[in-house]
Amino acid sequence: MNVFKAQDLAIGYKDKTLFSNLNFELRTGILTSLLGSNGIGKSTLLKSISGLLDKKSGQLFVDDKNTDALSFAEFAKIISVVLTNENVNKELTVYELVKLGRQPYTNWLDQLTPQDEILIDKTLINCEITDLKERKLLQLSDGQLQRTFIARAVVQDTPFIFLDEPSTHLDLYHKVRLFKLLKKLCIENNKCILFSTHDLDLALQLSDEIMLLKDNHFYHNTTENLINRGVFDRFFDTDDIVFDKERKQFLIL
Ligand SMILES: Nc1ncnc2c1ncn2[C@@H]1O[C@H](COP(=O)(O)OP(=O)(O)OP(=O)(O)O)[C@@H](O)[C@H]1O
Repeated sequence: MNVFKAQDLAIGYKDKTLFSNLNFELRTGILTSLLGSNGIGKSTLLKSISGLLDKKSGQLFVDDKNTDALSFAEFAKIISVVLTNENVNKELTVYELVKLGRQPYTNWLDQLTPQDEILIDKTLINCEITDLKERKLLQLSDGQLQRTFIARAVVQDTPFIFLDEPSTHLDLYHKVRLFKLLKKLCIENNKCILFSTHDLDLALQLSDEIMLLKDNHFYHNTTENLINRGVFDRFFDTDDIVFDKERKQFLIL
């Protein structure tokens, strides 16, 4: 499974369409950030391509297989999702939550195989939460909780991972560590990761590709191409914030 494809996708709610005619491909090994202002439709897009929200029209494919033809169990082995404000039992321990990622593979007794356990242990190390594994979720900081959800998605062992604002609530140090973890998962584990974020500078510096929703337009290209096309030069509708192409940074005047 290497390519996730949206064909003529329209997203929105009952009586309103937010975006239509979206056509894009996401490939494994590539880190893509999804950018756009508050309320533009990033979460809606992520939920629509994760099967959590009905699309208004269009088709989604994984390689050449239409996702509508996949069973729930098949889908869960291909795409994992982490949304903001997930409703989970905070009495669970870190280990118990991460273990849930193996559910599409375990038997009805929820028994882990030795291979499952090896994968979980490796992921806890990768996400730097091994020391926290016995802690309850209610005892975690926002950043630790965020890494635990990401670990659950990694343990689900899907080629495609979609994350809604994983860097919210994190300080700069932990944002950078999170972005580097996502990048490492793409490179070393050949994952395709699409994540929404408002951390523009970090996204521009660390993502291979950018998806941008702006003023009814949908842009998707390599970060370099979008920068060179000047897409970020008028990102904000104000003269107070300008984009410095060389540094890939927004500056406040
Ligand atoms: N369940 C819903 N029913 C109807 N409209 C909704 C629903 N959820 C969100 N919306 C609207 O859809 C639009 C897009 O919302 P969405 O949450 O996708 O934006 P976003 O880009 O993720 O925003 P933010 O950066 O603030 O999280 C907004 O106008 C929002 O009010």
